[in-house]
Amino acid sequence: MEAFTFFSIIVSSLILYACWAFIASKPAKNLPPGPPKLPIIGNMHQLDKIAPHRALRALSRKYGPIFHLKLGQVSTVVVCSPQLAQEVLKTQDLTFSDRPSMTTSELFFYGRKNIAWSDYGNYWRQMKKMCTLELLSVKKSRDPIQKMVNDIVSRATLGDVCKDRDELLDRAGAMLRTFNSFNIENYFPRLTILNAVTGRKATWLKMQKQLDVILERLLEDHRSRPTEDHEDLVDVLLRVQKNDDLDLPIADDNIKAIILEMLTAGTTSSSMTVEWAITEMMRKPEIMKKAQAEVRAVVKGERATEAEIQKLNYTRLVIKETLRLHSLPLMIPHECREDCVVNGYDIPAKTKLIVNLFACSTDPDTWEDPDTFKPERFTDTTISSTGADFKYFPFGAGRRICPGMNFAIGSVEYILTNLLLRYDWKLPDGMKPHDIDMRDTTALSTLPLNPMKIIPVPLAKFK
Ligand code: HEM
Repeated sequence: MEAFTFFSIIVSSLILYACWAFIASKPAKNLPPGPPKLPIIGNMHQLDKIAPHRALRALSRKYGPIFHLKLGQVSTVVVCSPQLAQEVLKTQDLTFSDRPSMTTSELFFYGRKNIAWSDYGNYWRQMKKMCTLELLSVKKSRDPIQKMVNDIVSRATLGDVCKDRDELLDRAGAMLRTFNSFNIENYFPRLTILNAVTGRKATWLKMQKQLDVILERLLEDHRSRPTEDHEDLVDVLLRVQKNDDLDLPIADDNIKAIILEMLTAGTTSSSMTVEWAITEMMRKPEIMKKAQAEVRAVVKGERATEAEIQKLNYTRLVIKETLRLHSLPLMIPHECREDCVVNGYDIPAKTKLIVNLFACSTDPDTWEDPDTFKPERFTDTTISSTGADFKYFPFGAGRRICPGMNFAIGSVEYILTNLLLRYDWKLPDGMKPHDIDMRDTTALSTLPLNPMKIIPVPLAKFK
């Protein structure tokens, strides 16, 4: 009898455990719809590695403007319409203001001590405010402009005296390429054995160490040199660290994470905007001619001045249209801080949120002929890039909006204007505008799948 009781307790416990495990593993009752999931990989096979923004836009045409994917172990909700982008980035902005943790963001950004990958909270607020004020404000955005975006950002961040500048930029660039590529480890965060199997975490650690040595040296050099009139961002961060001026004190690792962020976030997106603008205009020579004519009529000297740039209405439309088609197509992923409901669907806390900015900017209900490059579409609109209108928000919106927006627009306007002023552009022999390969790939920014060689021909008067 006793044996029977003992046996029935064990069996009922097992049944209870099985029921609990089943209920616990069952997804929330009312998740958004989505394609069927395969065991282990979920929907990873549907996330086209080359152009995920296009694959996700295609899925939204089948499953609707909000859908659910399981990417490895990561439960992900994708939003693809301006209305729902407004819901998650404005109405429920706070709920979606965290960032998901990833192996690569933890490793390369000193435990997510940069701005873009840190969770919402006092530290993020403090660092974003300081960088916006000290490096990225409208007032300061024009004066450090020198030659190219790399130069602009690196000089504003590191100052003029940085003997390791080239090596630092090379290594930061390599880190960014690794960070932006498809890293399976990020999709199986709880399967730590994967790190040992792929062996890539060890390689990344080595890359990070090499970068760290240069960044350490940079801090030492800044600390030991006499204070100058013009402080760069590193000087500012070291000063506030020394004076203990901040609510949340910062250590050297925080400063290094911010320097890396400014050198990486600040360069690719702006320089890609310039490259895409030129490429789009090469495809449509009449647009190139119109922009060149405007710039060459307005700019009188060897380089455009601030006042002259302000008069370039058509060039500004070209930049707006370039950003509509070629911003950060999937933005930076957000993460839900608590259970919530979007469009009638349950979204559990910790769900990753992807806002498909590309799908929103090419929404056929909002834009006529949405995939075609037409700067004129902005002629009679007052629509701005500030994230107030969810038809067009190339820098994001809400709390997590890009702090480099004004800096980037200033740099892109300056560089593009001077390129239009000083050069004619031609295609390699035998190539016609319609031969240009416009296919893109996503690595945070949109990059051309096959970068094209466009040949600059300096105008005689600037040779
Ligand atoms: C044309 C150039 C640029 C474009 C199109 C762009 C676009 C964006 C977008 C779409 C986001 C994501 C917003 C979100 O996830 O909600 C973002 C975030 C961010 N951008 Fe930019 N950006 C550009 C230039 C820059 C520059 C020049 C810097 C700094 C030097 C910068 C620093 C950042 C940072 C730190 C974040 C994260 C903000 C946060 O998490 O609070 N960006 N950017």
